[in-house]
Amino acid sequence: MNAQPQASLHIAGRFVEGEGRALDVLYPYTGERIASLQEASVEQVAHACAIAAQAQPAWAALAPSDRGRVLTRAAAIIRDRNAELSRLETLDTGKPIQETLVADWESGAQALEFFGGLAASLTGQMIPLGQDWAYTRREALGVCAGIGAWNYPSQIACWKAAPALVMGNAMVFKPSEETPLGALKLAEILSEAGLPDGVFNVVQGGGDVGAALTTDPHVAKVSLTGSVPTGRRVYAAAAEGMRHVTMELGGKSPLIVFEDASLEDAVSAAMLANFYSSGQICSNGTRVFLQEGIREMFLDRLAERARHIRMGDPLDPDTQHGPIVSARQADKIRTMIAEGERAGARLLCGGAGEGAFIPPTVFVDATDDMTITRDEIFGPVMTALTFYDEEEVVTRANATGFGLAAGVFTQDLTRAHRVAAALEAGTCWINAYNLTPVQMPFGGVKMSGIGRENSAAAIEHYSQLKSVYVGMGGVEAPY
Ligand SMILES: NC(=O)c1ccc[n+]([C@@H]2O[C@H](COP(=O)([O-])OP(=O)(O)OC[C@H]3O[C@@H](n4cnc5c(N)ncnc54)[C@H](O)[C@@H]3O)[C@@H](O)[C@H]2O)c1
Repeated sequence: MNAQPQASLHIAGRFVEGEGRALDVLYPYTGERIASLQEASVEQVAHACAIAAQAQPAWAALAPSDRGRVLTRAAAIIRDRNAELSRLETLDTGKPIQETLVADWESGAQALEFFGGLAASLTGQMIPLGQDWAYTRREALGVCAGIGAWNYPSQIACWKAAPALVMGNAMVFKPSEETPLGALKLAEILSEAGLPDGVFNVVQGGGDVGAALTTDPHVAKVSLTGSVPTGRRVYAAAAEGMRHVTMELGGKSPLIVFEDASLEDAVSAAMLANFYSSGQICSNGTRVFLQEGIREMFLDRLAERARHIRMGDPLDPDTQHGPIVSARQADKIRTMIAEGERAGARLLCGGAGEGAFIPPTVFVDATDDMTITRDEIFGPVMTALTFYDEEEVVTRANATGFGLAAGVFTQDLTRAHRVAAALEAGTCWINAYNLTPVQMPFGGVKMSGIGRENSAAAIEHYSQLKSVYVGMGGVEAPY
């Protein structure tokens, strides 16, 4: 299988070859090499940032609706090519084609469409002050760096590019070194949609290339999607230059199922919240709290349904559960599963699996202080816990440093909203899980991040306000 791009980087509207280390792209299902890239050298990162800085002012000077039109055109191109793009996403990530066809590029297209549509309404404020008045201008930040994770590479690139570009910023994007292909397609598509050269650029490489990008003097803002440890490093490095940041980091989110919940829906949600994308989703509800009265019924149904999940070739449209993105990540997950067993938790289903595959796995009889309950695993591993009453479960759900997401299943209207209000999380779902429509802000609290992606809220993280005071009379002075 061959997924070789024209070249490894995309700078100033053109594909250019990297001058850094070699970067092999492997298909997670077979381990075969599907593309050979070259990372960007430090000089190429600096060059990409300088190009972006050159291109940005003219882009920012366009009428916002002209910028918006480029984004909506890009969304249409993505939808026209969804089949081809989704196949590439599957090769890059190993995720089943039945997922990538509906969830990845489509979500990216929705972001481009949403922010493109928002363009004409991005205004400042008029502030009456009697005779004088003031107004605010919402202005671009300049050059924004985007750094992505490997689980939703193309969606992440679009979620960052769309609000950045509509505000008149330029962007230099570095995808994860595990999944470098989708971002190059986005650069190509944006160019085709009419984006001026240099406004969106792609560099490749690992943490060192990301670090060079974060501290480049042209960069005014860094938006990272990644793990908490990386977030800490990037946030600290960005602080040196007083750069703006958005941090979309990891989680260990609670999903609470009360006795009165619709059992089948709650089981569906718990499965989606742990097994979709082989569990490689930041907001996954990996701590499933079951109220004592429905625990047994819930676990019986869960085990039964988990057994029928079809694992296999990601390009087979019937496959529901694909391989883990890399051997390194599969090893990490297996280490965590072994740790859970060693600590005395019991496997209801699943386990270590073989090769690139880790089956849907559920631990029961775990305690809140076990590593499998506390730490992010980032694989298809659920920990089912038992609770007795609302106050207890809210306390236990919040007893974590993470705060990305949370879910509650109940038919009791007041309890649903009371619990959602009490949970320490950036996103709470009531009788649903992991739905992230572009209209809704998305992001974490506590260690799970700062800033928000999606919705009009994201615009605030890609712009700054200038206040203009307008004196309409003479100047009064005491001297
Ligand atoms: N909150 C969200 O929206 C969200 C979404 C997806 C994934 N995630 C999180 O991402 C993690 C999995 O992704 P990952 O393994 O790719 O994360 P990671 O933290 O290892 O890497 C993320 C990105 O940061 C880069 N990077 C690493 N060190 C850097 C440095 N010092 N300076 C600049 N860049 C650096 C990497 O090359 C990569 O592109 C999980 O923790 C997951 O929860 C969060």
